[in-house]
Amino acid sequence: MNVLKGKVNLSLIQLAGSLPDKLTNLQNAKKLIDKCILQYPKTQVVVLPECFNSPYSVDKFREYSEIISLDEPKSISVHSMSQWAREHKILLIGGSIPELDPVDNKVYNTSIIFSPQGEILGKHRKMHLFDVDIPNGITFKESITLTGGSDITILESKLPSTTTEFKFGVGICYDMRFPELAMISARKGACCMIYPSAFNTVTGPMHWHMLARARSIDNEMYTILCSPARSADPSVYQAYGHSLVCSPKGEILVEAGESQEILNCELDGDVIDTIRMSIPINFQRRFDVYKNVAE
Ligand SMILES: O=C(O)CCC(=O)C(=O)O
Repeated sequence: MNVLKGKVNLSLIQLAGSLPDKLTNLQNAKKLIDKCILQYPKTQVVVLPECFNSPYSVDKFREYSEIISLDEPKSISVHSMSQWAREHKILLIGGSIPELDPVDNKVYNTSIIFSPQGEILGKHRKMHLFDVDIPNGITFKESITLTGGSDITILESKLPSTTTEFKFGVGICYDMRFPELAMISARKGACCMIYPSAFNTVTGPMHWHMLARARSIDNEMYTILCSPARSADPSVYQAYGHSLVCSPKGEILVEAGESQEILNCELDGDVIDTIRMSIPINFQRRFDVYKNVAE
């Protein structure tokens, strides 16, 4: 089964940690996207990090939230991303922003995906909220102000200026710890999982690379993690950085350091085919034995 017929040229933008001024965050993102396209003009897909328009702080999410609609003039991040995608004719995985749902009045941590025409192709609401308490490490409770989404997000789009179909799954940060999302996406034909993320300096060194490699090896697919850069201000959330792309064999193909940085990488359908033919775990699964893992 060939899930990707051809190649995808993808760039990740490890943006500087978000500042309190939303407009400054948006201007920085735009500046880096422009730079990315100058540096890597073959880029077809651009990925941004989690919560790139707002400080990563539970007491700020509602204040920075936007209604996800191009009909809502106040949603400046949504309009900006749509314009960036259109201007550069890229498929834009818009990191994530806090989303206000005007119907239930709840706030979600949501990634919006834009077509090269600037239309909203789909969105993923972070399903698994980052609620942890690690002694002498980090305590964080997103669920104080956020609500988890309930949909698995698998999208498909033609790559800009080609006839190549690109099918991909989207999760956000803590979602990557739950292997089911990647497995379901792979079984439905996605060639990669894309996780806009913002790990921290405690769990980043512990698990970031291993989780990327595990999701890739489990499913013989690409795994893409895009983080904000580490902040120079020690009083704010310290993102881990180290954005990366992991191959279907579990090799880290490109990796950022801790500063603001642009990465570029090619995803190749033949690499997926080759590993899946040589180690055919997909066909060797024993769903006759473990039909329902939730039992
Ligand atoms: O899973 C982790 O260790 C970090 C997750 C996280 O930072 C997040 O979901 O925002």
